[in-house]
Amino acid sequence: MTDKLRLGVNIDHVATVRNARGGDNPDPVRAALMAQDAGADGITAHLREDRRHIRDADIAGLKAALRIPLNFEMAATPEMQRIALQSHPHAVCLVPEKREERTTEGGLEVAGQADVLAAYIAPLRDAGARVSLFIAADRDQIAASARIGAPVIELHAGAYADAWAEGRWDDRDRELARLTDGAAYGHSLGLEVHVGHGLTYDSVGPIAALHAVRELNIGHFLMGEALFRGLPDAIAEMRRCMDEARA
Ligand SMILES: CC(=O)[C@@H](O)[C@H](O)COP(=O)(O)O
Ligand SMILES: NCC(=O)COP(=O)(O)O
Repeated sequence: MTDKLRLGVNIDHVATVRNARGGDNPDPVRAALMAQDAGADGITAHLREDRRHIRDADIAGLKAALRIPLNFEMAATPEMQRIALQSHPHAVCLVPEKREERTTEGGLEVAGQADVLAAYIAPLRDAGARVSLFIAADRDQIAASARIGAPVIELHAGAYADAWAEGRWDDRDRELARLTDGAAYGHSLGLEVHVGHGLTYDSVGPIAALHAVRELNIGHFLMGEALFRGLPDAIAEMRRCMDEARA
């Protein structure tokens, strides 16, 4: 296994700011190109069914402009499958969505709908997309992901990140243990393991140190930091935190 830990930069919240006023500014594609120049290994964008941030035209624009991989996050709906098949992203990450949630609250239920998801991902795989499932660090969900033939899982780091942010150290340690076990278990089943959601300069280190993990996807925190230090510097500092923990 190569030990390179990739950084995927999620640009959803550039679109959140744009949509607050309508119009075209700030442009998520411009942010993605800047992230690419700053050393991002991939760009992640979540086309929510309600289009609250990323829009269809952003996906097309990202696909046309980027030379690094595009990770297209989406709900497992017929509409999104059609868009993914039209836009040919490098990767498709299936995410559970609820209209009323502020952000993704939990992991995709894979074990309970394995046959449905196996049929859903088949055309995406046939079209050459690397299919990833955004799941909780739960052995049943991980095993089911491997069984249905998804090559990649992304473990939801939200509970870990929240516990860190709120200073709930016992919860943080328990969540880190779950992510550690989930990453090792996924890797042992031959899955490529990614982790994402809510990670910051403080919380990224223990996750970056997990050698079973190949990619981190980080967005909201980086876009906030970019307001203060600029996007290239915000990304460079995240890269530095990751490399320091990985060494
Ligand atoms: C799947 C995931 O955790 C995020 O990448 C996702 O994009 C979160 O959704 P919002 O960006 O809408 O918070
Ligand atoms: N899949 C997680 C992701 O892309 C970024 O999540 P966040 O850092 O915006 O919470």
